[in-house]
Amino acid sequence: MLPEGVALPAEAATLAVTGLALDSRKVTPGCLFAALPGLRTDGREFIPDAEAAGAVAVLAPPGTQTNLPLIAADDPAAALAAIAARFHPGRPETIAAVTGTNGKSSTVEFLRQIWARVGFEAAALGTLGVTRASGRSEVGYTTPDAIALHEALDALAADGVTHLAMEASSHGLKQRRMDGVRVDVAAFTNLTQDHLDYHPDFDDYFASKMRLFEVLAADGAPAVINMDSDWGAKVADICRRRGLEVIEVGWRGKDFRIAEITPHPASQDIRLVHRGEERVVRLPLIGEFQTLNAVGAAAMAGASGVDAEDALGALETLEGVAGRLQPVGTTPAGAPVLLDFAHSPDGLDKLLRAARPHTQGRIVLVFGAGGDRDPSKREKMGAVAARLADHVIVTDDNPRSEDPAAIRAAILRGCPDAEEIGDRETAIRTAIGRLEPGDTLLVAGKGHETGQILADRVIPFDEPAIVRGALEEMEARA
Ligand SMILES: CC(=O)N[C@H]1[C@@H](OP(=O)(O)OP(=O)(O)OC[C@H]2O[C@@H](n3ccc(=O)[nH]c3=O)[C@H](O)[C@@H]2O)O[C@H](CO)[C@@H](O)[C@@H]1O[C@H](C)C(=O)N[C@@H](C)C(=O)N[C@H](CCC(=O)O)C(=O)O
Ligand SMILES: Nc1ncnc2c1ncn2[C@@H]1O[C@H](COP(=O)(O)OP(=O)(O)OP(=O)(O)O)[C@@H](O)[C@H]1O
Ligand SMILES: N[C@H](CCC[C@H](N)C(=O)O)C(=O)O
Ligand SMILES: [Mg+2]
Repeated sequence: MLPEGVALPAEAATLAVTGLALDSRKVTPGCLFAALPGLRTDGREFIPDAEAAGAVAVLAPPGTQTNLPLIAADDPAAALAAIAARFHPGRPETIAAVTGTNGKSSTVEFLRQIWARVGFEAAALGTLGVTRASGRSEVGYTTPDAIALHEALDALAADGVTHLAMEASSHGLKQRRMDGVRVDVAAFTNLTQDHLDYHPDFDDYFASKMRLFEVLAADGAPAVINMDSDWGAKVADICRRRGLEVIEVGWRGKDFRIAEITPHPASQDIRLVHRGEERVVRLPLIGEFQTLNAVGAAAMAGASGVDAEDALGALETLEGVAGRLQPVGTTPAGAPVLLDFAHSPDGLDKLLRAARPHTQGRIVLVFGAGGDRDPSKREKMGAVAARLADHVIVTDDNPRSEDPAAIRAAILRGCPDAEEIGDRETAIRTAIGRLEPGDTLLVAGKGHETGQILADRVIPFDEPAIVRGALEEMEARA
């Protein structure tokens, strides 16, 4: 069904649309061109280009001037999502979606692994691309645009995938990229500062995230809520008002309650209470935040029809997610180096707290902050680093169009005692060289990323290889 506020042109019944495009540069003959008002420009300016490239119709707000048949929509982005869902109708039977500032990629990947373990054809879609048991392919965004998303859903269904776990980013939710997707299981991880470059204020950020529960979740769908988040109770209220089935997880979650966590060098024992029964699960990963994500994923699997005991049992075989507390190696003296994707104040806070129980000596932290991203998070990230790490090196992380030194200066306002080494490889090598027995080195911000974005160039940057290289050189010298 098309959303309300869409007027079809008289020619609608005879229009032969052979493709969809929301960028005029991607129009091919026979396409419907969606001309969306954007942040920087207005897609309607490109209607003549789309026409010249062979577009046969335009989707745009009412009153748009064009020679082509006009599908006039009050909310053209939502209409595009509905059209894309019709044009590429296939989709995995069960789609679970996770929103929250941090933990989405981890949770969807854990859910994929749990589903695969119980024998489902499962996939995850998000920041890491499309992940299946057979491997990974890029999609470019955490939540792809509606056209790319429905193409991907259709292809996955055609390939036999029945269960998909996907990330719902706030950009994606606000821009209606997922409005053509019926969500069978929804989940909320947490809400802390990020993306205030895009969202005008925190309320807008929160409201965008809530669209997953208020608009996209199927009627009566289960909603797994991390009650340890300051926003958990409010999100649970919103879900209940919408008639969703709330499933509470976390230390404060009554359905999957974490009662105790005992950290070991490379694992954690989680004492869990589910339906009044207590059990201990050994998670082969470190870090409290990984426990929360894993328990959330198990609750989502339970909500999708997997026996909850089987889902919890599957946690014992989980493999870590690329670039999330990923161990890369140790110095000859045994100090470990881990890569992580923390790129917000709360992400860094959770990362540093995760490493502490596993560190006898000092925690050394190398990190930066992205250019063209929420500038107000930089100093706060610096302050978290100063508070919770023992030695900090501030470096570059995708400066994009900004002056890298200015980004570092903003971070350094929060951690004035930190060292500053702009070149990321030099920073990592310097930090490794400084490690003493008992120390842990955390390199944060890039996680799974494979490039350093400087202005509009992407310079290949293989962080695991750089770390391994530096460790091998140390080994050779030892
Ligand atoms: C901030 C943001 O989300 N921007 C998205 C937005 O861009 P915009 O509004 O600036 O678009 P615009 O440049 O003003 O152009 C308006 C319209 O004209 C069209 N156009 C433009 C030029 C042209 O020659 N022809 C043409 O048709 C564009 O395709 C667009 O539809 O709409 C575009 C498509 O319509 C998106 O590609 C673009 O994503 C940009 C590139 C981006 O970097 N997005 C990131 C921040 C993002 O979405 N990240 C999230 C979250 C990540 C996280 O949680 O950490 C994600 O889901 O990945
Ligand atoms: N539950 C959590 N609570 C707080 N921080 C977390 C949590 N899970 C992960 N993190 C931190 O956030 C980082 C990113 O995790 P992950 O990639 O799973 O989040 P994401 O929500 O997908 O991020 P993005 O918005 O960039 O897609 C991790 O490397 C870790 O430092
Ligand atoms: N997907 C997120 C995380 C990027 C992490 C960091 N490497 C950066 O470039 O800021 C973003 O685009 O904001
Ligand atoms: Mg992600």
